[in-house]
Amino acid sequence: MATSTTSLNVPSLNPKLSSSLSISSTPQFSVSSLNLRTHGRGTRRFIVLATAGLDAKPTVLVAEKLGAAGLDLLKEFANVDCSYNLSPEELNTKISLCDALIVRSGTKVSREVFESSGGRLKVVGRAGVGIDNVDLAAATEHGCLVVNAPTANTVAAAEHGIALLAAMARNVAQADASVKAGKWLRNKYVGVSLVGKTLAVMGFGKVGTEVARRAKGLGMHVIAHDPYAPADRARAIGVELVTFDEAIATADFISLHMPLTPTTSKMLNDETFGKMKKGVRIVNVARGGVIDEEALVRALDSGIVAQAALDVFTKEPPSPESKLVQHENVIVTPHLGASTVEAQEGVAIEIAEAVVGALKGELAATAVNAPMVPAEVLSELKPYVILAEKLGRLAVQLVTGGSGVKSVKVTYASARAPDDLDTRVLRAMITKGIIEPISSVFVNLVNADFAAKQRGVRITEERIVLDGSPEAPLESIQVQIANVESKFASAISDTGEIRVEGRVKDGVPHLTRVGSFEVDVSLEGSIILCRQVDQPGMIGKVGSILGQENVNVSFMSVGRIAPRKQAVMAIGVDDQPSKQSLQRIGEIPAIEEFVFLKL
Ligand SMILES: NC(=O)C1=CN([C@@H]2O[C@H](COP(=O)(O)OP(=O)(O)OC[C@H]3O[C@@H](n4cnc5c(N)ncnc54)[C@H](O)[C@@H]3O)[C@@H](O)[C@H]2O)C=CC1
Ligand SMILES: O=C(O)C(=O)COP(=O)(O)O
Repeated sequence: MATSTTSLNVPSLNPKLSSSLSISSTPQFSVSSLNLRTHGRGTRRFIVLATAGLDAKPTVLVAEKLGAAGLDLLKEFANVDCSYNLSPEELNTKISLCDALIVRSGTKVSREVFESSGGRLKVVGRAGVGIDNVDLAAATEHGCLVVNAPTANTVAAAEHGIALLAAMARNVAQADASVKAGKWLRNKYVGVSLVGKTLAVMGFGKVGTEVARRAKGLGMHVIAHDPYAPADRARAIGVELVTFDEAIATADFISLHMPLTPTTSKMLNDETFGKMKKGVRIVNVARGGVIDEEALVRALDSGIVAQAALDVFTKEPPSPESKLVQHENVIVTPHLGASTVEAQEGVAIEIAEAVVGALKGELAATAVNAPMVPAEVLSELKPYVILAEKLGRLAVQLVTGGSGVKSVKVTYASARAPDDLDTRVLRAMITKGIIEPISSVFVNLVNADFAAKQRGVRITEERIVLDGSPEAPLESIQVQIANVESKFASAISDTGEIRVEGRVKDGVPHLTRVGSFEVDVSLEGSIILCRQVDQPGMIGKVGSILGQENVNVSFMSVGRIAPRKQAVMAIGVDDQPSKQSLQRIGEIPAIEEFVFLKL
């Protein structure tokens, strides 16, 4: 697999950006680099989660059997603890010592797992597709990334679906058992043909599409139902997309390939079985929970469903006494869809790469609970990401008391077309900048929206489309906080909100507006804002107080309404001035108000 690595210039990447993008930090990780990695695969969508230069190896808990090639990859980078068949209690105990957890479908990664991890767990890798066994909401709330391996077992699952379809139609399993029991029942096991029959593929995603292709090769008429699939993709392989009711009412065979979600749970139930053609045959290699299993037993008993072939069950393993499993018209396999040698090696490599990448701070191509941004877009947005976080940090420090922030408006001015600028990372970083100074919560790309919602902070975004060359992604970012008082009254704009605005100049983020005052100070170190009556000598007075204390001034700028009228002076300082120096600045007669802001 072709892999190229672009390391961004590390020193130019502000360490604060690094730490700001990291998943919850532990003493084991020091922040040193941000890598943008480009996989050679088709999709190139990524997110940045962590930046870590490792002082010590992270620990990865592999809780279910994983292919050897994946384990080898993990071992190159991490301490690998392969502990299979852990009880929920054992998992909860172990997890506090782990930075990553890899599971298949047999481990429930519940809220308790995230709570028990004490913030150390950074990544959960699902070595397969379905993530219904992972509590995604809890993962997100804990800032834990969830990645899966969405492609490597597609063909295996589709092949198993076709195997079950053919085996069911020809009674292979029942006939095999009877021959082994010494019988020779040629008349009992007469099957049905597939050719010319209608197959409804429910869920026309990766597996569903491959099943459809193969079924067409068997001479079946294939229709599909999927509310989100594009009709042209179906048409391209000769499949017609139809409504749910039409699919189930016309099919001779139904094959299920949708994920288990609250919407798909028990999609096949007494009511929907009632709409099916009498004698329909059902294959399920998706998830047991998409069928109401008791209703299926009733439908089998009444003859609405002639046969069913099931690889998956609501509870796995199902009870040996299960009426469904024991039904003579049902054949079953123990969740074998992904279990081919080839698929398991592929899945193991896919998930090991994703987990190691996420732990290294690379970009996760298969993130399930975070926005994914193409690597090249992220590289371009890098200085704006720093700007966004700092503007958020500045704006919230201007609020009296620092809290009570409920309504934040972000305005992006850009010559790019709205759909040519992905602002999700910027919004997440503004959220981080706003929330972290006023809470103990660690905010990252995974939990930013959740953290804002939890605190009742509503963030709205607006785009201003500028004329001109769209070479730079953004001209400016403005952050406004409404309905609050400011400890620096000049930060309140003419429309009543706290307003700060910034731009990137020569790759460096600058603060360019405070309230109605234009300033220009690079966003490094800390900032002192003073409102004064514009007059000669002010810069010197403040500069000399800071100089006496050896506080280095990196930048100074004065924004004024008119000469000799009110002005705002922005002073960038490398070091934090003492309380006494700040007090002396405040005592300069011409200074009406001032505020010290940490970036
Ligand atoms: N038995 C096994 O070992 C395996 C089982 N699976 C299961 O198969 C499922 C599908 O896998 P992929 O095709 O790789 O996923 P996918 O994400 O590519 O496809 C799922 C499709 O289901 C569609 N869908 C969502 N809601 C739907 C609804 N209400 N009605 C109809 N369609 C709906 C989606 O639009 C999507 O196109 C997985 O979620 C997993 O649960 C996957 C691999 C192996
Ligand atoms: O990938 C999936 O969704 C599967 O169901 C495969 O499950 P498994 O990894 O074999 O436990």
